[in-house]
Amino acid sequence: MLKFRATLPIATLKGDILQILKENDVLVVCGETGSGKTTQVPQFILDEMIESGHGGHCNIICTQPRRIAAISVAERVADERCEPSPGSDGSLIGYQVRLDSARCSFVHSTFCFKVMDLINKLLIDPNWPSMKP
Ligand SMILES: Nc1ncnc2c1ncn2[C@@H]1O[C@H](COP(=O)(O)OP(=O)(O)OP(=O)(O)O)[C@@H](O)[C@H]1O
Repeated sequence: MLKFRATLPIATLKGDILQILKENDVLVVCGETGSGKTTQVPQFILDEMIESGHGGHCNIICTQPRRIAAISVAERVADERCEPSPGSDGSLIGYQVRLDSARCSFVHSTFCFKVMDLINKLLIDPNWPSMKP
C-alpha cells in the first residue's frame, strides 16, 4: 500500500501541500480523477499532525457527494493505513452518513461525510466538531 501511495501523482506534492497549508487557511487542490486528492491529502495532514505530536487535536472532515462514496473512501483510507474498519476500536478513521455512523468515541481524526449531512450538522451546531484536549 505504501508503494502504491507513493506512485500516485499527488505524492510528489506532499511537501508543497503541507507547506502551503501552514502558511494559508485555504488551499484548493485540482487534479485528474484518481490522482489522490481524496484519499491522500487527509492522510498527509493527519500524518503531519501525528508526527508533530498534535494527532489528538487533529479533526479532518472529508465530504463526499454520495453515501456510498463516503463509506468507500473511509474504508479505503483505513485499508491504506492498515487500520481496523472505520469506527472500530483503535481505528483513526470513521464515517457518518445520516444516522449510519462508524466512529470511534475516543479518536476524532478523519471523518467522511455525505456533504449535505455535514451541512445539516453544522446548521444545528456551528461549533461542531469541538476540539478535545
Ligand atoms: N475503494 C478503492 N479501492 C481500490 N482503489 C482505490 C479505492 N479508492 C481509491 N483507490 C485508488 O486510489 C487512487 C486515488 O483515489 P482518490 O479517490 O484519492 O483520487 P481523487 O483524485 O480524489 O479522484 P476523484 O477526483 O475522482 O475523487 C485511485 O486512482 C485508485 O487507484
